[in-house]
Amino acid sequence: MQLAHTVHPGPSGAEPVVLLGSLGSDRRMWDPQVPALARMASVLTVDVRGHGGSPAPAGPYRVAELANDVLVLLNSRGIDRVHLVGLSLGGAIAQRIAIEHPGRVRTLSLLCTAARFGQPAAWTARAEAVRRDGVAAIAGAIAGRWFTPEYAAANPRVVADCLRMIANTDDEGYAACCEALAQWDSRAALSRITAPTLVIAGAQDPATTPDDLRVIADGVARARLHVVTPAAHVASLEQAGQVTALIRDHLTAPIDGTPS
Ligand SMILES: O=C(O)CC1=CCC(=O)O1
Repeated sequence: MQLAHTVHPGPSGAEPVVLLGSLGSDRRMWDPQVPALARMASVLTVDVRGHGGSPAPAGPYRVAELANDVLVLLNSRGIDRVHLVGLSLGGAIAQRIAIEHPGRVRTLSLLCTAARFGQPAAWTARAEAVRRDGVAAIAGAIAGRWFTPEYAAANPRVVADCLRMIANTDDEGYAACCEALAQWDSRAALSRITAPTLVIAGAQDPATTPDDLRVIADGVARARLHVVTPAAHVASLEQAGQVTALIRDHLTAPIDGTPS
């Protein structure tokens, strides 16, 4: 499978930065981060299987397959080692790559994600609802978790763009990724991550809480947790400047596990 992606050229010599987004997003969700990161290295923004312009074969999917899709893309471009950044579902995919292929990850940045995304039954129920009614039917509820109420009230155009992005996600692709999240549990494997790891939580995130991110930071040897506020699930949009600076600094001088 060839994933849809965009290459944002940057200085040669540095390992590329790969950005993987959340359930219901496409690669445009990284627009606020790309200009600053592309000053340091080439940046690949990638549509996860079932999302954006990528193929959406019938599910269920597993995170292992989604991770393999990304490796196939990197191999096809002759890229060996990367700075890997993932938010939410993208963070699960990034964890999987870092666990199974540590040599391919120069640094890891895990945003608003989890080692386990709550109860599997909630995800299979969401998959069933989406196959029955379509993603558009739940887009409002999902976007309601992406931003704090104050940010949403002050930024109606950002919220409207995100609603459209979620609603345009392929129904089967979205449902099959919900099933991947239902199965995801990296808790016993976090100690296999060797990359210097930046962990970012949104203080007001109701989906992947600061406690969820603390589990990751505690389980990975060379990790440090930053809680940004105010921010809900998509902290990379709500606190774009702060999150971009944290990622940029991590690429320049990787965190090495000293608690903040
Ligand atoms: O859609 C949600 O409820 C939040 C979320 C969990 C995993 C993901 O990618 O988004």
